[in-house]
Amino acid sequence: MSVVALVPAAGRGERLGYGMPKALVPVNGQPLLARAVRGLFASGCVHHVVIAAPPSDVDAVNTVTASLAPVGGAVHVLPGGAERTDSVRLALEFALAEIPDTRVVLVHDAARAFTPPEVVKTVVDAVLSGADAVIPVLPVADTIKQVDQAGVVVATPDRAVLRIVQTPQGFDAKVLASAYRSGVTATDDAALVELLGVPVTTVPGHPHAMKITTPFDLAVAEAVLTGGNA
Ligand SMILES: Nc1ccn([C@@H]2O[C@H](COP(=O)(O)OP(=O)(O)OP(=O)(O)O)[C@@H](O)[C@H]2O)c(=O)n1
Ligand SMILES: C[C@](O)(CO)[C@H](O)COP(=O)(O)O
Repeated sequence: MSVVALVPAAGRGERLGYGMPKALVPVNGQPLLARAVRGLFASGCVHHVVIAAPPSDVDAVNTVTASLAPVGGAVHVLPGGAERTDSVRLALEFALAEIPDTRVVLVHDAARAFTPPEVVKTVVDAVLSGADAVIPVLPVADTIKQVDQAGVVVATPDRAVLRIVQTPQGFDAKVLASAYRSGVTATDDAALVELLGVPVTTVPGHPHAMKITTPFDLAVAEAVLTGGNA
């Protein structure tokens, strides 16, 4: 039985504006992608990591990740797609074809490079305990407004029933495979499972699992690392 983590890392990182794919941007000397992969393996419950790399940077991604797998584990690198959903689909197809005993599939953004290993383990344990789909979430601290195309407020949803969604998202492999057969694109993988009518369970996320999107996010991550002397 294998737990396989798919890592979409093929984004261009335009909002970060670093002039290179975000996955390869170094923080304290270590690329974000390498930090994300180390975190997955540090959970002690991930066997394979399948990385969807920027198509022009497959060799560079191989170089920074080749040595990260523990004994008994493996890292696989393939070219990603045009959208995040395409990258995940390509990685999922690889896993299902090449790792026949895949039982649990995680999908984890390279951009969430500082996710604590404990969050990874919580998600995997929940799937192994019988949940078909599990996502880490945080409560919403701000009031959220729904607006129309002109920017005029049309509603104020009750934030008590809203959650911020993180990764890794964990799935029974057969359920995620069914969800991806729909061919639909979504901003997270659980949304595709929701379309099947399959319940999606939530577990506690962590502030450190924030997605590095902008220069501000990178500055926050660097400050947190410096505080922890990492
Ligand atoms: N075609 C794509 C687009 C995104 N991703 C990955 O999906 C995750 C979440 O995407 P995001 O943080 O939005 O990254 P970018 O697409 O790189 O950001 P931007 O929109 O600023 O270019 C990232 O790990 C990113 O590398 C991917 O694998 N393939
Ligand atoms: C999957 C995700 O990280 C959950 O919050 C997020 O939806 C990715 O969004 P992006 O726009 O592709 O960065």
